[in-house]
Amino acid sequence: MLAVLGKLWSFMQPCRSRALLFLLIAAVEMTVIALAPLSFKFIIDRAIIPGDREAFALILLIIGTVGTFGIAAGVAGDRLLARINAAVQQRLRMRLFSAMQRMGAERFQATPSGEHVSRFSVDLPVIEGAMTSMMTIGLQSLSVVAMSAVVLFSLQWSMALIILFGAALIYLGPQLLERRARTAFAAYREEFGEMTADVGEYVRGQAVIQGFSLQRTITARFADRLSGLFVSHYRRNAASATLDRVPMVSLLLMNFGIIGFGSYLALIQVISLGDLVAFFTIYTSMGNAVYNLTAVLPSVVDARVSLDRVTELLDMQEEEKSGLKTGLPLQAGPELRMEGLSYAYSDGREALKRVSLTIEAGSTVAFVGPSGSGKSTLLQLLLGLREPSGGALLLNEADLHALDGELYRSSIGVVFQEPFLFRGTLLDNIRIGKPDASMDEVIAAAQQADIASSIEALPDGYMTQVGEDGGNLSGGQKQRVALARALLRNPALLLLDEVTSALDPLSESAVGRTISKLSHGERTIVIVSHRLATIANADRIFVLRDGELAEWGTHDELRMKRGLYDSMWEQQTGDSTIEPVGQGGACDAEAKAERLSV
Ligand SMILES: Nc1ncnc2c1ncn2[C@@H]1O[C@H](COP(=O)(O)OP(=O)(O)OP(=O)(O)O)[C@@H](O)[C@H]1O
Repeated sequence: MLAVLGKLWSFMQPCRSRALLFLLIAAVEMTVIALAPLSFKFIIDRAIIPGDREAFALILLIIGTVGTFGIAAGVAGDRLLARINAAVQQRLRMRLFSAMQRMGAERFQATPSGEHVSRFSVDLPVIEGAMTSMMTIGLQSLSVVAMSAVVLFSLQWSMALIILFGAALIYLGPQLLERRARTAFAAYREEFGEMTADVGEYVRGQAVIQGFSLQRTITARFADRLSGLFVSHYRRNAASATLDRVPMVSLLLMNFGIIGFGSYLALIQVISLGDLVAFFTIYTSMGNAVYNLTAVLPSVVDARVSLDRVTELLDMQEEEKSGLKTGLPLQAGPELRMEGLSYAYSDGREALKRVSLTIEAGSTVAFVGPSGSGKSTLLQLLLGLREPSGGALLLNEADLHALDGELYRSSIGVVFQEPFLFRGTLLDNIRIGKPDASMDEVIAAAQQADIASSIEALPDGYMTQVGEDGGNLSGGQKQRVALARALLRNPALLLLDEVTSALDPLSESAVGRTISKLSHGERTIVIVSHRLATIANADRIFVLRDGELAEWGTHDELRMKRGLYDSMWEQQTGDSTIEPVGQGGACDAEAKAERLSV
C-alpha cells in the first residue's frame, strides 16, 4: 500500500499544492465523520437521561452546523480530486506516449502492439480507479480508524485494545494474501494484452484473412487464446473475491465478541449507557472503515501491477534519454563509411558480417541481394535505429551513434517498403515531416514523386481523407505519397527501402527516373531494392549475400563480373547479353528492363 501511495504521490508532482489542499479539506471532513458517533454520548448522558430540553436543542444545533461544514468540505474535496485525477491521467498519458516514441527500435518491435495499447486502455484507468478509492475511501477510512482509536481509548481502554486488535486482524488477513493476488492480477493483465494484440492483428490482417478464407482458423486460434485468458481471468476474480471475503468474515466474528464484552461492562456498571451506545457506534463506524480499507485493497493490488507496467516504460525512457548525444543537422549529402560493420539480432544470429565500404558524398548507391541478405538491417543501422554490434558506421568521419539520433533523422528522408499513411488528409500526410511547408512546396514534392496528377484528379485533391492505414489508396499511390513526404524535407540523405516493390513496371520506371533526377550531387541517396531495374543507374551497387558484402561496382561492372548480381539480373529480366548501359545514356538499363518486363 505504501509503495503504491509513494508512486502515486510522485505522479502528482505538478499538482502537489492542490493535493495538499485536498488533504487538508479531507482532514476536516474526516474529523467530522469520526467524531459524529460521540454525539450519542452527549445526547443520552447530558440531554435524554437528565431530561434537559435546552441541552438537547443546543447539541442538535452544534451537530447540524458541524455536519453542514463537513458536507461542504466533502463537496470541495470531490471537485479538487476530480481535477487532480484528470491532471495525473493527462500527464501519465503524455509521458507514456513520449516514452513509446523514444523506445529503441529493437525493443519496440519485440513488444506486442496490444501491450502498448493496453497500457493506455487498461493500466491507466486502473491507476485512476485506485487513486480515487485511496484518496476517498482509503483516506477517509484511515482517518476514521485513527480518530476512533483515540476516542475509544478515552472512553474505555480495555475495550479499545480489544477492538484495535480485532481491527488489525481484519486488515492483516488480506495483506497476507496480497502477494498471491498480485501474481494472479499480473498474469491476467499479460494475457489480456496478448488478446488485444490478437484483435489488432486480425483487424489489420482482414484482407488476408478473407482472401485466404481463414475465418475458421483465426476464430479457432482466438478461441484458444480466450481459453488461456479465461483461466487467468477466473484466478484474478477469485483472488479479488478472497481479498474481499476474508475481512468480512473477520468482521462478523469481531462483532460477536465485542457485543458480548461491551454489554457485560455496562451490566457490571464499569461504563455508562451513553458510553455503551457511543462505543458501539464508534466500533461500527471503525469496523466499517477497516472493512472499507480492505475493500480498497484489490484495487490497490491491481494498481500496483499497472504501476509496475507503466513505470517500467517510463524508467526505460530515462535510460534511453540519458544516452542522448549532440550533433548538427546535415547540410549537404554526407559521406557514409562502414568499417567492419556487424549486427546481430537478440537471438545471436548475425544479419550483417564485417561489412566495409564507402558511400561517397552526394552519390546514389544501391544495396541489392537475395531475401534475408541483410539489406533492411543495414538500412535500420543507417537510420540510427539500431546500434552496430561490431565495427563502425561513420557519417562524415563521425561515429553515427555519437550523434543526436533525433537531430540526425530530422535531416534525412526515408521511405519504407510498407508506406504508412496516418488518418487525415493527403496534405497532412505529405506535410507531416515538415509542418511549416508551403502549399507550393507540397505540390513540388508531389510532382517529384510522380503523384501530383493523381492527387489533383481526386475530387478533393490534397484535402482527400485517407482512411486508417491509407486503405483507400492503391499500394503504388501510397508509396508515392510516402516518397513525396520524404522529398518535401529536401533531405541531404535519402533512404529508400524497396520503394518500387508495390508498383507496376511503368510506375516503377517512372519512380526510377524520379530517383535518377534526384541524384544531382547535393544529396546522398541509398536505395535498397530487389528490383534491379530501379537501381541500375546507381553510381555504385553493393551486393549483399548472407550478411556479407559479396561484390560491388556499377551495373556494367557487375554484369561483367558474371557473379551474383549478373545472375539476379538474368533471372529478373531474362537477359543474358552484356550490353553496357553507359553507352546508351543514363536510362538505358532501366529502359531495357522496362522493355523486358512489360
Ligand atoms: N527482428 C528480427 N529479429 C531476428 N532476426 C531478424 C529480424 N529481422 C531480420 N532478421 C534476420 O536477419 C537477417 C537479415 O534480414 P533483413 O530483413 O535485413 O534482410 P533483407 O535482405 O532486407 O530481406 P528482404 O529482402 O526479404 O526484406 C535474416 O536472416 C532475418 O531472418
